[in-house]
Amino acid sequence: AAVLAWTYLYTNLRYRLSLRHYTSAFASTKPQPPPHIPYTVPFLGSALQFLTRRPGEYWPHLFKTHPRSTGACTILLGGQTTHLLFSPSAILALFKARGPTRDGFNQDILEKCMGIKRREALRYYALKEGADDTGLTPLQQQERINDQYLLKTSAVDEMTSKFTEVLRAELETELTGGDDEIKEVGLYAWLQEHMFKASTTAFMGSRILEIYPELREEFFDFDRVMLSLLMGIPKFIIPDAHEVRTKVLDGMERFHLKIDEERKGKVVDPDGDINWEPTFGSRANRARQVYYERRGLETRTRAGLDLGMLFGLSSNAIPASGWMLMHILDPNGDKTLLGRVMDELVTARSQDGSVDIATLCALPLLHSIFHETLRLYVDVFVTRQLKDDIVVPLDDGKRRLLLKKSGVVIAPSWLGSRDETRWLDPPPDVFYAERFMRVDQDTGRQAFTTSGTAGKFFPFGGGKTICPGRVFAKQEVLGSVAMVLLSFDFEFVEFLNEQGKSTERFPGLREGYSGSGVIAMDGDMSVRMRRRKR
Ligand code: HEM
Repeated sequence: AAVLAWTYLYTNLRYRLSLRHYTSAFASTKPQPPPHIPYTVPFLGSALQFLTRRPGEYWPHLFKTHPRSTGACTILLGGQTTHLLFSPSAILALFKARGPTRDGFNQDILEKCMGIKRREALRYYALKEGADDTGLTPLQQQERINDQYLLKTSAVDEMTSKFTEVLRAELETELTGGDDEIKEVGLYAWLQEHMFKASTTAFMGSRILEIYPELREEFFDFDRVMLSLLMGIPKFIIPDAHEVRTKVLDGMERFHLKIDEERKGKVVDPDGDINWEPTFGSRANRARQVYYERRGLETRTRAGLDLGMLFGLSSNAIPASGWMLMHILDPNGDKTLLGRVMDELVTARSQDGSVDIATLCALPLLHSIFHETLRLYVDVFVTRQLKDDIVVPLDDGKRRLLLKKSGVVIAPSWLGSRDETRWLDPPPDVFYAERFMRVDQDTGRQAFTTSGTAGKFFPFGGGKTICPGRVFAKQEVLGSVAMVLLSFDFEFVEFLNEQGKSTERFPGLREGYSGSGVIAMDGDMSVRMRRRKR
């Protein structure tokens, strides 16, 4: 009790003094460290309050005692000094700084979430190794994979084209009995099944689902527990989470062993003429497999790394498409929205019934809805490790923050995306399809814009480690929403809660730790669907 009382008194006093100093006139001449939030339990610090199971719940709790106008604070999280930034100027400066990295966080994800041994994770990243016979260091090889195969326009176009081809074939298997056939489905559950097949096949090839047909179900079980694993909660407290991970890793490993038996490690050249092939799919995935081989990684490690990639691929774009479709079809939302979206979508339909992705990507209302979906439902902690001290500006243009080396910095997307001073009329917790549209002064027409959102809206992170899948993600989401709406008519039946029972309300945010990306929904929308007449 004495230790707790002393810790409480000491950290409170420290906070009061630092806050006074931080907000004084003196602070405008010398960079100041952020005020350190008081706590009672040594080492644990603010961990219990911070790790809430409801997205966004920590912030009102924090701002009850700590003024938001400070733009930042420091908390202790299980022994780790962690700076939380909520000043847009400071966040932008963090993204621009060359020093801060994701290295420690990436290493944690591989070990704690994907169950990869430390030795193997270090061998994968090999951050300190020099160039090998490719002339590049391992780090440069990883960067090249992202630049060449995930971000280059030609590579993204190839992946999107395979994705839409598979999704189209999937959608064609539905309602084949003629115009009058009707089917009742949970919209999100239905979409998830088809999108998962299309995105996994486009990126990873078709063999993985043949060898491991339970992948979708077992992956989404893993997706639910991923953050509890990242928090490092011991196995005896969350045995189910560990079991779920073992199951999915066993399946992914089975795939690798089978392929190895068939092909003896041969991977179709990612730089050759072949865009996509069944065993490893896209150029991006083939380049990853070549890298695994060069690094001499164990099969179990390869399974874990593929699971990590599958997480990037499926855990955000699929729920984002679900939220988008549900808002467009929401019977309690704007009654004109579906009609206006359809007016845009038909302009992107080609003669053969496919959709033209370039046209889709230029549709202002569709784009605005996509961004509004990301604003409302992405909840990420963009995390960086400080190897040196850095100084970043605060919004008043006078004061500066000093962030000391060896700390971790988190820029939480939630605060900027739901800032009541930025997102007005309607307020930030309301879905507003036209939120990212303005009248273009030259043409007088509605145009899509993100102006004025820098440092407040960063669903894909920022700086040199910004999400490398963002271009593909956008095409995948817009393509899916368009293909689904152009193929079927939907009639609302009822909302469903997490147990699949009828409920009055539009699905909300599913309970779970904050910070991992697009928040899953805690229900679904039951719809009657029929094939759409052209
Ligand atoms: C709506 C969809 C998506 C969202 C909101 C999203 C968001 C993010 C965010 C916030 C990060 C961390 C960036 C940072 O630290 O600055 C990230 C990293 C990453 N994302 Fe995405 N992502 C999406 C889709 C995708 C897709 C489709 C792929 C794969 C094709 C992908 C692959 C990755 C990878 C590999 C990383 C790790 C990069 C690294 O370690 O440097 N993401 N994503």
